[in-house]
Amino acid sequence: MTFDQIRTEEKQRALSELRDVKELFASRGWFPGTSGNLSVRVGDYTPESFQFAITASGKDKTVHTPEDYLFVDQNGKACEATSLKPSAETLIHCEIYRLTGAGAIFHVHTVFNNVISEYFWDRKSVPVDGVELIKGFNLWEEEKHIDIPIVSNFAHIPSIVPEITERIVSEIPGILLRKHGIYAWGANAFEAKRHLEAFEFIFEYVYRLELLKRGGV
Ligand SMILES: CSC[C@@H](O)[C@@H](O)C(=O)COP(=O)(O)O
Ligand SMILES: [Zn+2]
Repeated sequence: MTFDQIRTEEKQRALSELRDVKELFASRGWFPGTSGNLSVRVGDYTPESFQFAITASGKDKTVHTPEDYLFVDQNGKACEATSLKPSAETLIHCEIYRLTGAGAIFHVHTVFNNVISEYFWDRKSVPVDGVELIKGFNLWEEEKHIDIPIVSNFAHIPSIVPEITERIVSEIPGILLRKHGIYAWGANAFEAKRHLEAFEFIFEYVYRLELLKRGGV
């Protein structure tokens, strides 16, 4: 399917979802210093060919402007002539879509996701036991244990991609970049948001529990 064949209403729907979720996350302080990026996929999907709307690079994500988003293809190339640059991390979105067939991907930097990614870096994953919000990932087992993968954070984004390829786990809809942030995804914007919120709850829970165990306040 070419970009022109995708219905205008579907493209508008993706932009409207991005706008809503951007505003909500901004109200939570989840885009400090222009960090973070968001994308929603449109049209038909095969791992070899897909398109998505993504935030333009370097924008202040706490405000709305007419130049906040553009559409790119599976290689991260713009689908239409534009002066906008896609997110510097577009290739990470491309790889997650290619591997998972997700419908939306949200990336935020928070203090909790950064601290936790460094704290558990030696084991390359965050262990979580039986927290109710694990059910937010559609995992309903009693006292379920999960390990949330952590990958290296390189300034050269293409170097991060092979680690994502290697470490993505089918039952865990997210991956941490060391001292950088979380990528969370879902079948659509609603599910990606639920997953991101569950991750952020879990990171704060793990952080506070570790602190208490160590006699902190
Ligand atoms: C300015 S700090 C954040 C960036 O380095 C990057 O990690 C990020 O999340 C936002 O980059 P962007 O190119 O705006 O999508
Ligand atoms: Zn980032």
